[in-house]
Amino acid sequence: MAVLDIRDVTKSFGALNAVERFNLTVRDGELVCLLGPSGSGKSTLLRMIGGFETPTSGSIAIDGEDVTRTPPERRPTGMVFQSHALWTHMNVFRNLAFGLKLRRLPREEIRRRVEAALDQVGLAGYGERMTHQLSGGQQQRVALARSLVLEPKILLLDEPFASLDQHLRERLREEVRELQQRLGITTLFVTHGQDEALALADRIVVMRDGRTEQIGPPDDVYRKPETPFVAGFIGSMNMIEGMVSSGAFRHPSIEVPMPVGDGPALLAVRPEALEIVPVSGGNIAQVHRVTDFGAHGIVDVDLADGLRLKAMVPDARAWHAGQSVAPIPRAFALYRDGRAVHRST
Ligand SMILES: Nc1ncnc2c1ncn2[C@@H]1O[C@H](COP(=O)(O)OP(=O)(O)OP(=O)(O)O)[C@@H](O)[C@H]1O
Repeated sequence: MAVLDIRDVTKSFGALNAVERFNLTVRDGELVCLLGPSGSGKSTLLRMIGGFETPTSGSIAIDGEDVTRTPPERRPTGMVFQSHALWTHMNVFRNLAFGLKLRRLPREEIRRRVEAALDQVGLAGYGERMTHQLSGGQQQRVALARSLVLEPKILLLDEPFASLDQHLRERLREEVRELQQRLGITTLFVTHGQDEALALADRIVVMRDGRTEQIGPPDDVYRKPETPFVAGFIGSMNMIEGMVSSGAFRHPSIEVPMPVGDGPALLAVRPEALEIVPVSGGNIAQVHRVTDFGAHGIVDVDLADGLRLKAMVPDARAWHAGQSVAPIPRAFALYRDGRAVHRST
């Protein structure tokens, strides 16, 4: 059953629709990432789910109950913001106990729940610390524990690790995933990092200009992007403009058999699916640069019309700048009028 049901939600700020006719249902225990560039409406959507913004139109239901106009403190949601906003004049224990005191829980139960929440985020024994005595990562763990202690039905995380360095961010991301699965808590996670979304999510919602571009499991979004926007936004992608005619996609340097009707089209090929072969002479394409990553290499290839492509190669040492090559797409998708019309198998 759907824990969260968002129907046809629009949020306007003056003439701007920050979120437009948005629909999403989330299953119990699912982790959904909202992924999109800056300004695509991710935070606005999350804030509406948490009750910090009210939709201009549409409805939001949690566990079958309409909460569209319910204030945040009366929703079964817990939100962790990018800047954690811990109370600096309180120690860690009091930061966590605050919300429970408002609910007038007995003192012993508060102690038990706070200690359990600190344990969950790996901070057992830190209750007496003041928040300024904690590292950035520990502060974000406290912010997470402060939400978890209220036992929300849905956890809402708005780029919670954006201010941390990459190493710590990856560690906390793994911890959140592990904790989320152990507790079975339904979670929405806002990020503009595609790696983060691919690593964390059961499903990814790719957003653009307040609208959904694609919803699906990470594997689908990566391997079967439905629009050129998703193809270009997730992972590295070569985009080649050309024409389909007489059963082939044609570009001055590339030709691929294509079972679609004639007309302009966009060919999308991942670097790992673009093979290059050395050719003697001719002016098909030339190696511009070779980057050796050890386990693999990336070869930048300039086509005759100036377009630069990236090809992944098993051994960078086999290639050098200035070499003449022919690029051969081994797996690809073809887009026309903004939609995928053919995909290689
Ligand atoms: N309170 C507000 N008043 C006016 N415009 C707003 C308000 N909040 C957000 N917007 C606008 O709505 C659009 C969506 O903003 P939102 O913060 O939801 O995007 P986002 O995808 O979360 O971006 P980011 O990744 O930068 O946080 C932006 O154009 C933003 O300027």
